[in-house]
Amino acid sequence: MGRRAKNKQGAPMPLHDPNAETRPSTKKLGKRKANLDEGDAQPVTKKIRSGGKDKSAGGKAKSAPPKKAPKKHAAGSDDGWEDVVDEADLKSQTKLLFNDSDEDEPTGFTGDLHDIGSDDDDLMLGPAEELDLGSDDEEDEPQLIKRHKKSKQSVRPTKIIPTASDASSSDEESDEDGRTTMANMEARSRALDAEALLDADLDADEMQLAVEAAAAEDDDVEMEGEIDDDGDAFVLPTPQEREEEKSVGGPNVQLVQRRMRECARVLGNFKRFAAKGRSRSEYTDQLIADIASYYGYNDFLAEKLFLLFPVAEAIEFFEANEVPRPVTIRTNTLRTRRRDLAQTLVNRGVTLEPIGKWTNVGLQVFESSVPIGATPEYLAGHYMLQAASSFLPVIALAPQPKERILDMASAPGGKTTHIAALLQNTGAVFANDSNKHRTKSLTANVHRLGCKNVVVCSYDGREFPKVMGGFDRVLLDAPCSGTGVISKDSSVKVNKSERDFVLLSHLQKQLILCAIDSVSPESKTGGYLVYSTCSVMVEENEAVVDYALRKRPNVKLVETGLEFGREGYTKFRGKAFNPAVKLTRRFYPHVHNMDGFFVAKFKVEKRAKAKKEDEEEDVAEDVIVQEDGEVTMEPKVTFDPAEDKPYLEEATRRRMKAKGLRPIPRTVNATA
Ligand SMILES: C[S@@+](CC[C@H](N)C(=O)[O-])C[C@H]1O[C@@H](n2cnc3c(N)ncnc32)[C@H](O)[C@@H]1O
Repeated sequence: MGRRAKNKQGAPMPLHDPNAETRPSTKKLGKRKANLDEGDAQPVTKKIRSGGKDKSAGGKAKSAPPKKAPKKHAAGSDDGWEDVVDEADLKSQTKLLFNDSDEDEPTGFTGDLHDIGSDDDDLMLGPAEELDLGSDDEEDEPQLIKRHKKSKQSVRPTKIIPTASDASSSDEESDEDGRTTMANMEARSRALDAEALLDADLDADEMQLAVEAAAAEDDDVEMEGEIDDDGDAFVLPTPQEREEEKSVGGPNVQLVQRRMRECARVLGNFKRFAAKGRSRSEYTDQLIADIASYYGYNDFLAEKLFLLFPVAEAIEFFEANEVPRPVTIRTNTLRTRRRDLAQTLVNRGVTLEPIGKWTNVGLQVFESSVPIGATPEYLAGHYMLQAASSFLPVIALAPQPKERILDMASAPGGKTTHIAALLQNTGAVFANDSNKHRTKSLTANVHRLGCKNVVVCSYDGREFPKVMGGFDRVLLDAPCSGTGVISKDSSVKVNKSERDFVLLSHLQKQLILCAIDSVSPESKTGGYLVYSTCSVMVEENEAVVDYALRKRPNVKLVETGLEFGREGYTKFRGKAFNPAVKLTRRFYPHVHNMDGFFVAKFKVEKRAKAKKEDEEEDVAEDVIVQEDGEVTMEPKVTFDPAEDKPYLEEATRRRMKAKGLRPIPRTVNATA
């Protein structure tokens, strides 16, 4: 499969840039030179790149910050940090940590930061029942073992953009030569951010700009498009030429890049730029084919993903999948506080900062001179290596102390342990996963993080609520295609077919009904279900939610409570969903610098109440649960006693007459 020639994504955006959702890129494109730093022309199907730009891959790598004690920070600052502990406290805490940790633990994670985030689960193979649908973005077993799978993303750019939501002043200059402390860390991160942005003259931007410039119909826009080195204008190949091209092993990289830019430009303003006699679909087909070969997708998935977005944005999405997401950790509040954890890790040579204002437990790791998956704090369960997107469903679930919670598909337990922490080890979390093997890492994480309120079990989620029901809240972090986490698992690019999506959607629909039925509508504090996936596909997200709304009239969608994220689709390629689906939230790598993710939150109400509401709204249908558990809508059978009274009287009279009795006199207006 084709690989990109170099790491060309623009500067990674902040983890959630609140403005990003509403802004498509606003930059303008000039004509772009063919990319010449990729060596000689070569077929796209060859591996080309490994290192990325010098600067990003290594040129700017800073040495680990000196391990001096950091300055004490102002108490209660509102910069995203809590108070910083005294050095003395820190020492005693570190000592404690060593005491806590099991000295017999196998030593050392030997990989780099990026290795930690990789996920070696098999996703979609075979029918739904047989699948190991372990797509997730959390750590499995404690991260002591170097992961084997190395994709091209294994070269982590040193610059991971800090959170714009936390950025405040631009006048704090970073002091490259001095030590990194809690006080200057943010300023340094911002400086890196600014540098990264300056460096961002990359392909995705350029293609984006091509489209925008075209759409703007600006007079300055070059009408004729790109002229190649031989002075030839771009000509869209005919289907026959494409076939010929394929037969000789595909086009060279420069040609593909140029064609992608040109097709994007034309599709940005078709009327103006299309060649006479060529259709929009010809340009679209060519662009999709080139995306597939350039980024290494199968044609089916390339098209499916392409169709999710406007042209320029689609390219940004594909580009974002080529770059790893920031390494993030979640503080385990059962064991420590974020400021204490941060302080300790800083002293070990880790550069980090709070992820953003939307979470008070997350930290983004920029650099580390120690393996972040094998620090004493890690082993002592002070944090979980967890993708930022994985915080979202638990924030939406908002578990309350003392509640009973079901995590229906929970291994390896990133979200389970987060829920347990929010419950402050009260109540109970039933952490289920159908894959027994995966429950081992779940159990290991539960122990490491000191969760005492978790019960691990292994059922097919579809057996709930028969196994157990009446939960205050249920999380269904469903098995999915993993199309939101391609940067972590590039095998998704080639191993998904139409059948996979049909089966997955089917399984997700079955699971969501069982999840709904496991929620107690009578819960005093809850009565909620959160459905999430790390997929960007509509059939795994909005279509599943829409199905649940149709099949269970006693549920309604409510706000997720998440501060950002794009609204779910209410219409998609000819399909219309319940308008309330707008309340669901989508997250994207190219917009939020997070894994692609989807979150929906439902309130479950009593069935009787739901029926009553239906009647009030004059809904002429009833919910019928069939023997096989299928729920259908059927016309209501109504009975009006006043209307039937004369008929009943007449029947009584006839019966009395037949028995030789004197019938009761007819009442006025009685029907004869
Ligand atoms: C996205 S992962 C869950 C990640 C987990 N929530 C976390 O945060 O660590 C999906 C999980 O669903 C499990 N699974 C697949 N089919 C299932 C089923 N029918 N019932 C229950 N779990 C299932 C897989 O084994 C996998 O662990």
